[in-house]
Amino acid sequence: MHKQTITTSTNQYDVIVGNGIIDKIDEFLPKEYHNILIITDTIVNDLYSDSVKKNLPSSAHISVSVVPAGEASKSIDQYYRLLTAAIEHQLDRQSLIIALGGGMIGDLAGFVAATYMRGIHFIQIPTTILAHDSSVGGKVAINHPEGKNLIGNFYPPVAVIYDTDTLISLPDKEKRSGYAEVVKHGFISDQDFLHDVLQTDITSQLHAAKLIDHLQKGIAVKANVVEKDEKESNIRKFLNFGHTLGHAIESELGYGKITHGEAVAIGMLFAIQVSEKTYDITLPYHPLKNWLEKNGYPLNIPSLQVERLVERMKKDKKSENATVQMVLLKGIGEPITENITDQALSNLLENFLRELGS
Ligand SMILES: O=C(O)C(=O)C[C@@H](O)[C@H](O)[C@H](O)COP(=O)(O)O
Repeated sequence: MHKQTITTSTNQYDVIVGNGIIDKIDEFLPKEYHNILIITDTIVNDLYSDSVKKNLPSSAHISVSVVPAGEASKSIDQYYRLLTAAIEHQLDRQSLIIALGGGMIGDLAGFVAATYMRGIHFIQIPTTILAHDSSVGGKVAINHPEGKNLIGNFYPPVAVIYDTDTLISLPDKEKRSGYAEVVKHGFISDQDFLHDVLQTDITSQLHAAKLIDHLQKGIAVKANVVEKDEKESNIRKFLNFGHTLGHAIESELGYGKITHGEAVAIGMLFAIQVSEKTYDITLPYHPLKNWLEKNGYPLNIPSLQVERLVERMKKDKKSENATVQMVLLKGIGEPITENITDQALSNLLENFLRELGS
């Protein structure tokens, strides 16, 4: 078991990573809770809700609310439904919400916890690789049809309990989604880490020890950034590498049509190509593209239109005065933010999508 404590200017919580630790949840709860609402999705509910319930204190009143699996559930309708469930189950300010699932559940349940009675405790029990990113750092949100995570807050959990036994049997699509964020953490931090990830076959031959090593390194990269800039005034924007285009693709296609990580993967390729052109440098564009292709990431999305994507990128949270801001790289481990005019962006994107065959 590995414990990393996240300390920001306003709070502190532990991220506990280990195998079989769902069976020890009660050891990691920061206090006694009498009323607990587990929020999960249809797939994870069948797999893990009973184990989680069994390992919570028997004195607590425990209820479970289930939303349909998939990004489309990060919606105002499901958010409202869950608030109604919290009221019906009589949660009060001493109650606990447990987010049991992947990034969608963590963001949605976290936003419910952040806003119910102006904020009650929540813990994250991630069950996907993607959630090594989303469960740490306190970003909680729901989507608007016009843009990803446009409605949200910074609201950290009181603990993250990450049972790695839940990960190795994930479907390949989920592995791809999560590993895009692992690759991202490599690109913004460290050549050796990146190199190792790009050597890893994540579908047929992903070994537990390798996965856990990558997750711990990714969490450490994220923790280091979040501890210095929790509210994203400056360096936290670097964690958005690949997301400016990635989020635009997700909202343009309709949430859940491709996974978050698959969209971010395309966004990272674009950011690397823009970086190479902007700074006249060479970065591992082709090694990344080869790795993505080898692991089955969809790179050719026929319906994407440049002007529509540019309009969506302008709604990104990093934009100022409707000018798109992208995270670029001056080298591996050297992220930087850059404002890009609409015209330049259109030209770059046109060329990029043509090359990808979209
Ligand atoms: O934690 C962050 O900061 C990130 O940007 C990490 C992203 O990988 C993550 O997908 C995040 O939820 C996106 O946040 P957003 O603020 O760009 O919506």
